[in-house]
Amino acid sequence: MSYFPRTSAHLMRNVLAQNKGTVYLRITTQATDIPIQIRFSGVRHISGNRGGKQQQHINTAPIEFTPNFGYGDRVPKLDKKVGATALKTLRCTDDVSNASEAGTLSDPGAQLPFKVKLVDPKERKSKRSSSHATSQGFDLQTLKKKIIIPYLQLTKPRLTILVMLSAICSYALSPYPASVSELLCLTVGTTLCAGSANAINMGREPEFDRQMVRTQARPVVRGDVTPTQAFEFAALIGTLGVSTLYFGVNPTVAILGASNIALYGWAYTSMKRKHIINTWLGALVGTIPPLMGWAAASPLSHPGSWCLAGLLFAWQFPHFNTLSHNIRNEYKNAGYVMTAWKNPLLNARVSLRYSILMFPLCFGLSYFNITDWYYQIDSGLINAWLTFWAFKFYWQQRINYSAKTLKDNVKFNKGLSVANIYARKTFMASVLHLPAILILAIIHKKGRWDWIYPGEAKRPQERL
Ligand SMILES: CC(C)=CCC/C(C)=C/CC/C(C)=C/COP(=O)(O)OP(=O)(O)O
Repeated sequence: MSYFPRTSAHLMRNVLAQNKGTVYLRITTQATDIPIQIRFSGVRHISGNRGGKQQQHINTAPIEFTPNFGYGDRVPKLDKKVGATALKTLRCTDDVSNASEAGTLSDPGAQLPFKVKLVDPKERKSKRSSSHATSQGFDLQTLKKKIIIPYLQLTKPRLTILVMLSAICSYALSPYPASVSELLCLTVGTTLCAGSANAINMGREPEFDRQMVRTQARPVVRGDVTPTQAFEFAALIGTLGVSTLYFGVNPTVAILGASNIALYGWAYTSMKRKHIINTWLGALVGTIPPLMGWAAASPLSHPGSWCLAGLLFAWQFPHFNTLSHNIRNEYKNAGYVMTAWKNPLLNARVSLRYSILMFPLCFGLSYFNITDWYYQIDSGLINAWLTFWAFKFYWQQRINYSAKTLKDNVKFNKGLSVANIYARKTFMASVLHLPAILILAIIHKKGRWDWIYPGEAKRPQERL
């Protein structure tokens, strides 16, 4: 059974994404050069170090794998190759001649401690739909599985919530008086507009999303929702969102919401496959929600609104550039033109540049009387933390892409692994950075603590 630990180690090395007990591997057949995703439903849990030992809990239940390109008449011709590649991965060896010649994929013999079964996606789908047909009536479970969950997923809920929070924070920070009804309409309207923009994006990209592990479980890719249904849904919630903003907040916010749907759904989504400028366009999309929040109660001519919008703009570079660095090959294979693979050094440089830009932007918030001056201390620490990792990432890439390292393959690959780690660290720092910087701004909002020092409150504002 020597294959078992070796296979486990091999699995660990190849893990791309881990999701509730399912480990996804990505390998490429040399024969076809088509990426194959193998889904090991048998691996239940892989945990980190405990007591100095790597803990692994692996279930030896039958494992099935599904080729992710199994469409049309290519499947039968490629079955054997897919099987052979899977066996290579599972057995950590290139010697699969016996099994692949005999075509005995389901029985790799005593070589493996578990069974491997090739699943034909078409067969699986037809089995699933026939079992659905036999189940009686249209129950709540079906409604949830077929309609509520897919349509909710169309809106990219986590991103939508982040967008909505950026608008609310900006509303909370704006100096003019707020009202509960305005806040409620701003929240609902922005959420619906963001959901609509995301649904358009998903409706337009199933062929590309299908090719990336991160996006291949999306409802349009799975076929739960057709692109037309996605667009209809987007039109419905987009109209509702813009109307809520128009009648419940004000026309400026409604126009910003509608324009942002178009900017993200059409301009940015199209640009993703054309030019690296797409990241800058995407950053602009992220800048609009805080402007919407601000414009709900205060004039956009106030420089504080531009500092806040600038923060959201700048933040997206250390965030997206480092995220895309670690999946640059997936982006490349799927046809997305990303700086991460087009110009890796520029990618790291831009992450650093915009991390540094956070300092003057936060300074601007205090300078223009949105926050107190103490904000400079804690926001400075958080910005320094992000900049530190962005700098490490940039510096490593600078070494990697120097003429000297490029001549030495081993050194280059080693350096790249280190850069991958720094990219991940910068990404993690960015995930915590944004909420921290916004929450701190709210805590430090100018005048918030005046009730503690009543004398301070009476001082006239020097600026604005
Ligand atoms: C009010 C309103 C309309 C707000 C819209 C806000 C919004 C949708 C921001 C998204 C920003 C962005 C560039 C995300 C990445 O998209 P991606 O297409 O690269 O992500 P993916 O690869 O996950 O599809």
